[in-house]
Amino acid sequence: MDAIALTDVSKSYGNVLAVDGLNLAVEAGRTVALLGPNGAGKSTSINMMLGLIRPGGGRVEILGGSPEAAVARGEVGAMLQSGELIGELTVRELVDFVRRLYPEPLGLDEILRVADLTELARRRADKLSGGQAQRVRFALAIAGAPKLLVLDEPTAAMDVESRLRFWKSIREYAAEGRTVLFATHYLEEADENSDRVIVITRGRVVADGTAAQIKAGIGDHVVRFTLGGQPVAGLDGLPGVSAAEISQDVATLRTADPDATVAALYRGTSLEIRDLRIIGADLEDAFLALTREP
Ligand SMILES: Nc1ncnc2c1ncn2[C@@H]1O[C@H](COP(=O)(O)OP(=O)(O)OP(=O)(O)O)[C@@H](O)[C@H]1O
Repeated sequence: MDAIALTDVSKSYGNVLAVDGLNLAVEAGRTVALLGPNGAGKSTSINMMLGLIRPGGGRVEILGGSPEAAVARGEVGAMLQSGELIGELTVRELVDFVRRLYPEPLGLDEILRVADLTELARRRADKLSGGQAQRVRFALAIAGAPKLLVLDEPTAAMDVESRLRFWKSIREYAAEGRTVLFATHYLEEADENSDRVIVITRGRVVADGTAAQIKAGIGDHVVRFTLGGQPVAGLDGLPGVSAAEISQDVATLRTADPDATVAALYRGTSLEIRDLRIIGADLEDAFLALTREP
């Protein structure tokens, strides 16, 4: 059984089509990154998975039934982009209060340990830094031992060290065979912390696979050089080239065969080429290529 199954799901807000025929299935036990630029439809998709909003069309199934039923059984935990904590309580009191709402919660000490909060347990929730408060939100999300954990940009506003510690917590939770889906803008986070990356843009899936597959699928190299103000056309017709862009006098060619592209550039054109570099495509290149406006 898939933990998450979206079939032809769409959602509009007025005349904004936020999610446009989304199909995705996530096997139980996977950690999946939902990667996309601002406004791609990540939060809308997540909110539909949690039953917080209803799709305009299509079908959302979570752990074999409706999102509402899975949430009601306590099988889904979520950390959304915002969420007030009850400031008068200590971290320990707050986490304990929430875990008692679930039928089969994790132990209090275990939650505090996994969320890296043991040392902050006696601190009042309104006396925490932004990163510490995020860890409390994470603790609340895992309190009920959910089979599916959904995180919407969980490390937004965290510094690098907090982020690394936080991902350690998430990986520890996922290692128990649970399913984790997280939304992020950070390519590195997606690459390092998931076994599958789903890239969405304008409400549609544009790539789906391991980070390595996505990098490979996009043409494996970039040839970049300076033009020095020369008029130029037809670079996208060179051998191997799948896309050509000129910006501020720098040409960037995406190519599956950099040797053939460079040979044709020197032999087949009269361009004066300066500062030529061949760069292996990275996930950033792949992401930009996939999410570029048409
Ligand atoms: N409540 C709403 N009312 C109207 N439009 C909305 C609403 N929520 C989202 N949108 C629009 O729907 C589209 C998708 O937004 P969504 O928040 O799902 O994207 P996102 O990928 O999560 O973006 P971000 O990374 O910026 O959080 C955007 O064009 C957004 O402006």
